[in-house]
Amino acid sequence: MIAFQQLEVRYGATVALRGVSLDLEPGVVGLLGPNGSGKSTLLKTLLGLLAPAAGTGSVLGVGLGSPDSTRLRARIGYMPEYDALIEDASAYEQVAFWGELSGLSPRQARDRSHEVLYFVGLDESRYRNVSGYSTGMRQRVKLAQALVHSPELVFLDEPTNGLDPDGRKRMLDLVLKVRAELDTSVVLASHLLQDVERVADQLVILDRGEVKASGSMAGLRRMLARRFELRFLDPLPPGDEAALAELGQVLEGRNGLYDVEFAVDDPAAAFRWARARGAVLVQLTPRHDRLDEVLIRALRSA
Ligand SMILES: Nc1ncnc2c1ncn2[C@@H]1O[C@H](COP(=O)(O)OP(=O)(O)OP(=O)(O)O)[C@@H](O)[C@H]1O
Repeated sequence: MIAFQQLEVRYGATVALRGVSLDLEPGVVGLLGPNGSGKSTLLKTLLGLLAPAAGTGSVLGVGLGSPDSTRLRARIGYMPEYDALIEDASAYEQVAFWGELSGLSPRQARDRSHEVLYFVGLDESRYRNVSGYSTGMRQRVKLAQALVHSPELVFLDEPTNGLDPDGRKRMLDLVLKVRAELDTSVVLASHLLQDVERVADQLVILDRGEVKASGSMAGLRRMLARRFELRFLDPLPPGDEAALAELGQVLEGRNGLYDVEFAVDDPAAAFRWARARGAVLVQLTPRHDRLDEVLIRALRSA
């Protein structure tokens, strides 16, 4: 769906993306990173709004920077981080207006405006001026704008910004609905792990303009499922401690207590390993590790 290699994007002397490469499948991609890590820059580059200083890539089969890339915008929806809503116009009017800007006929744009505002749950208030809308409603108008022209792919930049827990849940449910009911792929940029964790099936971690980790959420969860705490009856001699690496990566531990990410699928291998070395493994406990710990490790080791 999206692939690029060695993408570099600059704002004058500031390098915002430093040779990033990715290959993303259709689905919901979570683009996670702290403020300033380059998430918005990446989305704008993929939309063709920013020209990369170096690198190549394609979005929906269209090469970045190719003459077709302006036509590509008709196939992509974009929900920017900050809104540019017209205060004294209704949601219905501005979503229809956006539809026309995205290439729909006036008639189509009006029909689609009704449909997408219903989809985002704003059908009852669609004729009210947005000046009276709550932050959550404004975010949903932005989402409706991004969806009005039935794109194959939408980029959502921090869609839960400024929302309370209920509003966040509602927005994330909508993201899932976009994928499930509209069959539209989503790239969701966020600095909040909980948001990304709830909706994404692929994860990309950006930090200071570099990709620190990427992969499927299922793969990450498998990694989590392989983490165990091993308690031996006696402290292991240094040779055996080093040999624990045969089971997987020893994340921390000493004095007979170790935190290991198994390289093998079968945790019972730890008992066989201990028996072969004459050690007594008294406890093997799954570590219900949190995703954020794994991510922090990924960032540290990258
Ligand atoms: N228009 C600009 N001119 C100069 N530097 C910019 C501009 N936009 C972004 N930057 C810089 O590029 C880097 C990446 O910014 P970007 O906005 O892409 O990050 P982000 O991860 O989306 O963070 P945020 O969520 O805070 O927008 C930052 O160092 C930022 O200061």
